[in-house]
Amino acid sequence: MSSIKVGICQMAVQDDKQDNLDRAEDMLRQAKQAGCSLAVLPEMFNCPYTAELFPQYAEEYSGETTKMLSAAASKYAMTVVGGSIPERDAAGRIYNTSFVFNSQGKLLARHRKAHLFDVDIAGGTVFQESKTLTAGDKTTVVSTPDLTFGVGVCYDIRFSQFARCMTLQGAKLLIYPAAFGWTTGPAHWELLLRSRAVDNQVFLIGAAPAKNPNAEYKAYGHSMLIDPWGRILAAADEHETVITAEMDLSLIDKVRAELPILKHWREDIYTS
Ligand SMILES: O=C(O)CCC(=O)C(=O)O
Repeated sequence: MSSIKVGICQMAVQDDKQDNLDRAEDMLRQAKQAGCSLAVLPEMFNCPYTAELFPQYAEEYSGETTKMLSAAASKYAMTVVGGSIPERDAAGRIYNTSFVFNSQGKLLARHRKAHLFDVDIAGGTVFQESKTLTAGDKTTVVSTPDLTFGVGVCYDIRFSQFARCMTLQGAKLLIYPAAFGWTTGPAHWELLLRSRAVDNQVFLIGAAPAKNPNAEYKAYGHSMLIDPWGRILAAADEHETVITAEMDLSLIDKVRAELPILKHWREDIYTS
């Protein structure tokens, strides 16, 4: 199939976990109703984006959040990229993990955020994910019968080699559940999304939470779907919404034939 309709669920994350799960389920339903065969939730959609709170909301697989995601994927017969949640492993370590389910509700993959967001921006965001989280150590590329796609989480998008690596593994769409804030969001969000799409000549989704004025960490929103030419096919503002658009996958080959940057890649000279 060369055309696929995707939905991005830009939900306003609250403190109440059950409320977040209900809201996510409802937004997946809306994506299905709009005709989508793939839907994406934002980073940390079941808990506030606060490092100290991740342990309190963390779940081992399979837990209440992943059960909801699996049930929704099979009920709506849709691939579901379950944003991310705090995942606890058997040793008690916590990861920022995106769980991906196929349209039968089967777990296809989990991506553990590989680059932790530890930053201290003067007059702006100060965040230390490593206070409570452990980093994942691989890229994640997933195949369904219709599509091969890669998954990164938020800060992972700043690392161009990471996106290139997923592209070289065959990803035609890169999906980043994310939660940029109002320091780097206005400056870098759209720039990074469009750059990664243009560098790799792929479709790209950035799925963000809506801005919740009551939250301590205020998300920037502005979820987007970008095409391989860098055009914005769908975009949200900061409010809660489900945005959808059709991806014509044949565009990837067209752009790569016209502007063959992947063929012109000179790995032989990129050594330091
Ligand atoms: O890279 C950024 O500016 C934001 C990253 C972020 O918010 C995150 O990784 O959760």
